Order: sequence, then C-alpha cells, then structure tokens
Amino acid sequence: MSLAGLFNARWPGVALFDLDGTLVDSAPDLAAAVDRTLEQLGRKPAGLEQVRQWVGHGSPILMRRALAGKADWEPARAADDALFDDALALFYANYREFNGQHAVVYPGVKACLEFLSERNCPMAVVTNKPEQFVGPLLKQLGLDYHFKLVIGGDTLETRKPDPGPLLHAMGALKGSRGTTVMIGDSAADVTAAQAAGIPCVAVTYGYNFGRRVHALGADAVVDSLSELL
Ligand SMILES: O=C(O)COP(=O)(O)O
Ligand SMILES: [Mg+2]
Repeated sequence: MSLAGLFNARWPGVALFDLDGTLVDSAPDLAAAVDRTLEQLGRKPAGLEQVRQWVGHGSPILMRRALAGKADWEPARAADDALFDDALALFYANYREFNGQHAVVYPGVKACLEFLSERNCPMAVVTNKPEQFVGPLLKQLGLDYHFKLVIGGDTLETRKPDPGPLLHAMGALKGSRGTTVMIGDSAADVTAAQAAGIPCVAVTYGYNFGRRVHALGADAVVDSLSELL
C-alpha cells in the first residue's frame, strides 16, 4: 500500500508519525535510564528486552511498570505514590542524560521523510514521550526539520490511545479525515487512529508491547517505511 493510496487520491495529505519504535529505536536509552533509576532505588535492573516491551504509553507508565516489574501494574496504593514520584524524577534526570546516546533512526525512515518533505506534505510527530525529550532527540538525529509540529505525551490533556493528540495535529496542519494518515508501531497508535477516524499504517519492526502488529487492524502493515513510497 502506498501513502498516495491511503490518502484517497487527495495527495499529498498530512502525515502523523509515532516516534519510539517507528522513527527511532530509542529503547536502549530508555532501558539505560530505567535501569539506572532502579539501581538508585536499590532494585535490580530490568534489562533492555523487558523495557522494550514496556515502552509506548509514556514515561509515567513506563516507570509504573518498572517499579511493578510487569506490564499490568496495579493502581498504586497511597504509600506507593511517594516512591513513584521519586522514581519518575530520577528517571527524567537519567533519561535527560541518556536520551540520544544509543538511539538510531530505523532503515527507510529518512527516505520516507525526505520523499514527503519534497512533496510538501505537512508532518507531525505524535508521541507519548514527554515533550521535553522529543525536540532534542529529533535534532540530534537530524530529523527535526521535517516536522511542523511535535506533540508529546504531556503536551495535551490526553495521550494515545486517546484520539485527541491525533485530531489536534490534524487540525493544526489543516488536514482532514481522508487526507491524514497515522504511522505507528503499536496498539496505542492504531487504536488512536481508529478512534480519530483516520487510516493507520503499522510497522512490524517496532515495540508494540512485545506483540505482533498484524492483528491490530491497521490499514497497512509494512516492514519498512520505504515500502510506502
Ligand atoms: O512511551 C513513550 O514514551 C513513547 O512512545 P511512542 O513514541 O511510541 O508514542
Ligand atoms: Mg511507538
């Protein structure tokens, strides 16, 4: 499936990109920050493979999962909240240091962004990563100039899988349903796109909480963004 096909012939439309697991393999930096945080709290590190499966609902939930040692963390008891607040503050300080150290752009991403930029397709990053970390990461990897807009997990009232951030970005870039597409790696992206009423492309190489993306109901599934050109 090409992007032109997804745009319903009203090409070029608006393209909304997820960040972690779609544009950038950032899990090594996130895992380094999570593990150092756990060690500072006197706990055992979780390791890259585990952390990779916890990424996608934003940093607060990543730290909830890290403290619980599992994806389906229980709502915290009041006594846990102070620990959580400390852990999140430590994580932010650590991730500020690790952000971009090991992160790499996935194959096919630069070609896709350049192709769309040349055709004046307005693009946004819609991620659950806290906004303060997004700009520096995109800049360091040389991707920032493609995007007219960045929405982080704490930019608006809601985050993916809520459709709010997608609808906000679509409106800001003067897109509409039928001329806007979401491209992501996880259930949070596909669910948000479906709720927003826009098509979604899922990539197979990302995180998706450790599960395959084929059953998510995306409009297209690709192994590389270069397949969309
Ligand atoms: O969970 C995160 O911090 C970011 O995830 P996303 O870029 O895949 O939305
Ligand atoms: Mg993602």
